[in-house]
Amino acid sequence: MTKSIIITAGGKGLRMGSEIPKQFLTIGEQPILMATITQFYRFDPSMTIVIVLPKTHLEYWDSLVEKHQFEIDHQVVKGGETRFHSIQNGLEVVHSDLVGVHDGVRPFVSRKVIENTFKVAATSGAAIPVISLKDSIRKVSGLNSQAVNREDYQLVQTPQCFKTTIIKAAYANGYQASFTDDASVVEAAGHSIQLVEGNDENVKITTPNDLKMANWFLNQ
Ligand SMILES: Nc1ccn([C@@H]2O[C@H](COP(=O)(O)OP(=O)(O)OP(=O)(O)O)[C@@H](O)[C@H]2O)c(=O)n1
Ligand SMILES: C[C@](O)(CO)[C@H](O)COP(=O)(O)O
Repeated sequence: MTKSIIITAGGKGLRMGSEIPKQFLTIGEQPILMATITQFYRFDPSMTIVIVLPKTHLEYWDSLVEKHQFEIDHQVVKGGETRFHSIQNGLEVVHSDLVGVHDGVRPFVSRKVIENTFKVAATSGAAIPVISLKDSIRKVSGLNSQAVNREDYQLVQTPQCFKTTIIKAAYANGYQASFTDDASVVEAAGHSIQLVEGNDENVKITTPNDLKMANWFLNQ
């Protein structure tokens, strides 16, 4: 089955608070987004790679590609108002049997997680990586809180992988503010989601502290 990956990097990175959106900040020697693209290319060089960028930073990306002599082939699509709208734009150029959606700021996804998530999606239609919680959690209501069973919950990562017909039909149903990821869009369209084991290192670089940890991790 043919595969594509949409690497979504159309956000502003407000929680990072940096001058340029976080996907363009450097870890190790290259921008985070290039490190992420490289993980998918290494997994399967024949996979179609689509990246979604902020409309305001298309030329900036071109300059980074030139500066870093980045040679991995990829198609660029303009981002939208929310993550949902960015992915909707990305899906328009996808024609493969399977498609994954991955956050551009998750450069530490493992090869095994990419492989397993696509494999399960090929049979079930929809698969996402998750990890168990290691901390205790509490449900908060107003000033009160109550301990809840952490075994009832899992943390959700990307790549979230689907048969292309399924995710395209789900995104065509339109935006709901409750959508936080692609699985919630596909689930709202009536499909069940299969869970596969994620990898602990596959963090979404969101805050300055995440960036420090990512650089520390790279130096190990
Ligand atoms: N309109 C948007 C918003 C987000 N994203 C992407 O979705 C991923 C996960 O989103 P998040 O970490 O929340 O990124 P930002 O929206 O950029 O961050 P913030 O919420 O702090 O502004 C990121 O790779 C981000 O670039 C996107 O493609 N288009
Ligand atoms: C898709 C995601 O990374 C799964 O954990 C997450 O839902 C993105 O959330 P954000 O608020 O757009 O960062």
